Amino acid sequence: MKITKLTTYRVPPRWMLLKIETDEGVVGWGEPVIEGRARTVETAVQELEGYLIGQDPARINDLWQTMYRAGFYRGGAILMSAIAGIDQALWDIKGKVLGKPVYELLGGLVRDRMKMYSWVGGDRPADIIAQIETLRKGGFNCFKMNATEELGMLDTSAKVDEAVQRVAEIREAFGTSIEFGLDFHGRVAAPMAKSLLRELEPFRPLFVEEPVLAEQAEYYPRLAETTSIPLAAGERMYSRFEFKNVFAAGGLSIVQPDLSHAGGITECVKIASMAEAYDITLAPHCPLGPVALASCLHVDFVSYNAVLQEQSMGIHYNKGGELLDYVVNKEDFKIVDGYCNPLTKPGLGVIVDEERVIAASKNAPDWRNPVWRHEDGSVAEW
Ligand SMILES: O=C(O)C(=O)C[C@@H](O)[C@H](O)CO
Ligand SMILES: [Mg+2]
Repeated sequence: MKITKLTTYRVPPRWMLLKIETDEGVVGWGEPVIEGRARTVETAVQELEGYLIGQDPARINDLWQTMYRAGFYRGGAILMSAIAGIDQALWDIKGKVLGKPVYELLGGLVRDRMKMYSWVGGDRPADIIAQIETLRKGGFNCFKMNATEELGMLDTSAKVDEAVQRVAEIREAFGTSIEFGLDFHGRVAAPMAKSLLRELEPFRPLFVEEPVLAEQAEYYPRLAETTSIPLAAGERMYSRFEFKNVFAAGGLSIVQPDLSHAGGITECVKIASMAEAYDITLAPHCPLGPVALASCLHVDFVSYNAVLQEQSMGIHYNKGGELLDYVVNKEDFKIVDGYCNPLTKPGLGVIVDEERVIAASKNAPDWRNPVWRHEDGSVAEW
């Protein structure tokens, strides 16, 4: 079998789907994208084609290593997202050829169902209580929200109190009948992280995500010494070679690689396994589309340390397109009592509605996150 064609489709709300065709008619789908840089990743996929056309799609490991190493420069958000989507599609092809779901090719199920969580509160966390009430009725009992709005590198006690008050209201309303993670989203700089964590401690959030920006990872062990709140990070780290330094330094309790940013299934299974050796749990980042989510679930179902899975149904980014809009087998993604079952169809287990993808790609928006500014006019971390 040989790879014959790669076709990318940028589609609403902010995703990109990749179709890889072969000379025997078997097709694989991937989701290479960096939110807000879809065209850049699209070009990166096109630049990687030379390593793929005419090659045997079954040789995933060799194709992955070639894409990673052969161009001399390596790593980073763009290249690793391009490799990620290609890798996902190659696993999809392999599973379809062998008639097995990807998790079977990776050693089989380590659990029967996977715990999912839902976002609430949007970019500027507000009316959280009502949203949690609604989602609880849908079976969710685990949530994530942004902890703050814009926050200066050194900000006021009032801003800290605002963040804490929101969390206090959640615990007041729901007690420990629900769990919730707080995403600092890189908005909190090192000078503020310690005091914010201290004030949040009594409310025992399930985790705090990106307590500081990934480029400040040396603070993770220092912050972990000051709090019992599990610290989580990973969505802005792109390969084993970045994660290894963070694992060795300590401080992280939860690692959140993104299956569409960190080299795909081939790389994230290795990251998950490395994390397990450090007693670090896995909770893949996934605010994206169905192929990304399916890829996450296959890694979750073979990773003992997988504890939580993000999914984008109803997320505040999904304007103009929803998680399952391009999926034919929507029922396979049903969440029951807050859990997802394994995707048992061959490959990734996503039957893509190609007609709808092609139609939607005709007027795909160039999604960009908003540019926030502090009161003094300086740019704020969004
Ligand atoms: O889902 C998360 O945890 C996020 O922090 C969302 C962020 O990654 C946006 O997708 C960036 O555009
Ligand atoms: Mg996040």
